[in-house]
Amino acid sequence: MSSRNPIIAVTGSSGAGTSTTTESFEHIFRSLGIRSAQVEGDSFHRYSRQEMDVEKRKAREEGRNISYFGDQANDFDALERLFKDYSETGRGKMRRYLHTFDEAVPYNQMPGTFTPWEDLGEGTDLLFYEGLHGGVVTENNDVAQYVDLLIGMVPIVNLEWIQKIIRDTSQRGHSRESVTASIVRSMEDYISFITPQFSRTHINFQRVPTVDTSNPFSAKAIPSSDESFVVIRFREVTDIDFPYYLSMIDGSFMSRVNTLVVPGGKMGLAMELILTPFIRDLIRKKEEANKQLDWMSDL
Ligand SMILES: Nc1ncnc2c1ncn2[C@@H]1O[C@H](COP(=O)(O)OP(=O)(O)OP(=O)(O)O)[C@@H](O)[C@H]1O
Ligand SMILES: O=C(CO)[C@H](O)[C@H](O)COP(=O)(O)O
Repeated sequence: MSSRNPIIAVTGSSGAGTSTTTESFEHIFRSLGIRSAQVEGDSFHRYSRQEMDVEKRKAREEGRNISYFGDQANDFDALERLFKDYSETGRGKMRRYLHTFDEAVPYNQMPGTFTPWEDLGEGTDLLFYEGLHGGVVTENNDVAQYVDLLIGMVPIVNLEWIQKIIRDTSQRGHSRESVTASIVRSMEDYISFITPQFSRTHINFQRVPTVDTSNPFSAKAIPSSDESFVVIRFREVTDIDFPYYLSMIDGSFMSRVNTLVVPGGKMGLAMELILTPFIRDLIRKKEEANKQLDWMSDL
């Protein structure tokens, strides 16, 4: 954690909706006049799509699994280094993993490849990460220690799989069978690396459908916002003004003392109402830390 160079991370599994919710953050940043350095978690994959296919084959032959959720296929050292560097200096290195032709063409590259590493951070107020591993802790790495505001984006698992299957087949050119196989292959890493993060988060947003999702592998469409509720759980956060949220968000209610439930269509509004004060506070602390530093260097 760093007062001078704060880091916000939205962490969630593949298809959870971390990219989709980035819009709400961009809106908050715009309204508070914040310049953010944005980083996608998939940039920290170790392998290009072609290389990963080779790794998957090798793993199968050796009777083990490899998945995008685990440490074999992701460079947690590089992710931890970025968070450490940014928190200490306000700078770091990033690249992008290009999923689709639309993303790859501007770089004159193929889908499933990485852009070159580039510098990031110059002139920014904070680092914003969205992806798989913003709160990861392993024997060798502790990424979570550098994050000032850690948010979990966690649809219930059937919905998460529907979102992944429909997105990967409609936008990323994968077959339903190959996406299903990747869900099966990822299960151990999902439990070891992905879910433990949601006990480290400050706030989790969990989308829960109100339509039947009992066979996610045959679903034809993603349940819409209006066909869902969002369960919002606050951990170790004091001074939460629940009465204010309940009065501002039509149809919301409390299900536990630390848990607010809002209609799915109100998720964007809820995120802005809840997160704006936290983000404003991070920026206030940053300004105070900078003032203190200026004052000390004047001595
Ligand atoms: N609140 C929501 N309501 C309806 N659809 C949603 C919602 N959130 C996400 N989706 C849909 O789910 C799919 C996956 O979302 P998104 O691409 O944001 O996931 P992601 O977490 O960024 O995945 P990855 O890390 O694999 O890129 C998309 O098709 C998106 O439109
Ligand atoms: O979203 C993912 C992980 O978060 C993808 O599964 C991963 O990035 C690989 O992508 P692709 O299958 O398009 O090469």
